[in-house]
Amino acid sequence: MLSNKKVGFIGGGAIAEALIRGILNSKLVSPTQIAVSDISIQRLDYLHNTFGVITTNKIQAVSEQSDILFLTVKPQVIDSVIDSVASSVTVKSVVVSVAAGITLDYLQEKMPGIPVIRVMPNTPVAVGEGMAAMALGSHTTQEISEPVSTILGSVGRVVTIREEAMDAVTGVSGSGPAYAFLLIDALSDAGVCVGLSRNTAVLLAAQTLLGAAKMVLETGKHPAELRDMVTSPGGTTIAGVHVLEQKGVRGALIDAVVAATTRSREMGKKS
Ligand SMILES: NC(=O)C1=CN([C@@H]2O[C@H](COP(=O)(O)OP(=O)(O)OC[C@H]3O[C@@H](n4cnc5c(N)ncnc54)[C@H](O)[C@@H]3O)[C@@H](O)[C@H]2O)C=CC1
Ligand SMILES: O=C(O)[C@@H]1CCC=N1
Repeated sequence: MLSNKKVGFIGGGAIAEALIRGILNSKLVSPTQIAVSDISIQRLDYLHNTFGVITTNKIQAVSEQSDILFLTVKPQVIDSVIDSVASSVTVKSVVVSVAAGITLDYLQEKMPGIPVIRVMPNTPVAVGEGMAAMALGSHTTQEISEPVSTILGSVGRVVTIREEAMDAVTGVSGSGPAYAFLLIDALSDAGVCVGLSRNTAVLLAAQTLLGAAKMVLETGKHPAELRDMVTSPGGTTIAGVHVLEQKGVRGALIDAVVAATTRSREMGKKS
């Protein structure tokens, strides 16, 4: 339990909600240690009623109280919140930006002397299976970053990377859950197409992706080796894999990640 830390969120949208849900489930902090600011009163009411967290529409009321302050607004609006944050956050706090494309240089220039961390999480933090990558700013020591690692580690896996890799991380694991949901949805449609009920098809598709992912992580084997273990000579799997390769699914996934990475770079151009 991070018993003596206050955790703030500027922006109470999708990723803030996922982080709050995951952190509270992990029991690392209690609801009254979390404060959220948003311009939407509906979002604030929803977050307060759902999680019991403290909510306010005043950014400074959150930033001046937080030991760990997550900036969870869109990159397009970060300019409009950062001046309020910079004038109220204390040097004893650490500011954690999850905004795609927004660089450490930009954050450090706007908040001189404040320790900052750039993080790319993903929505499965909500169920304790998130993937987050973090890059530390130049004023951020390991000691300062530790509570942030602890928070991210309580809701999934966390790696520290060099900042140059952050756009690529955004393309693979930040946006990645959307590709996985698309695959599950498509596999479910396929199941319905061959006669399964929708509920059964969704269960089969989701559990299959979960099991396959777990095998990769737990065996340490190359995914291609695990795929070979499913693929009996002259059997069903190679017939299916043949179609996926013919239709260019591998190339489409690579193109998707390259496009998302490029978009993340574009979004960071202003800094
Ligand atoms: N959704 C995701 O899976 C991930 C999102 N991110 C990053 O998280 C950030 C937020 O993304 P989402 O949660 O998806 O967006 P969202 O649109 O769901 O949430 C943004 C929230 O910020 C609020 N907001 C807008 N202007 C504000 C202001 N001036 N002061 C306070 N709050 C304000 C909005 O009302 C909204 O509730 C983005 O920078 C994105 O790059 C990073 C990783 C994953
Ligand atoms: O779509 C986006 O821009 C954000 C960043 C990674 C996931 N969602």
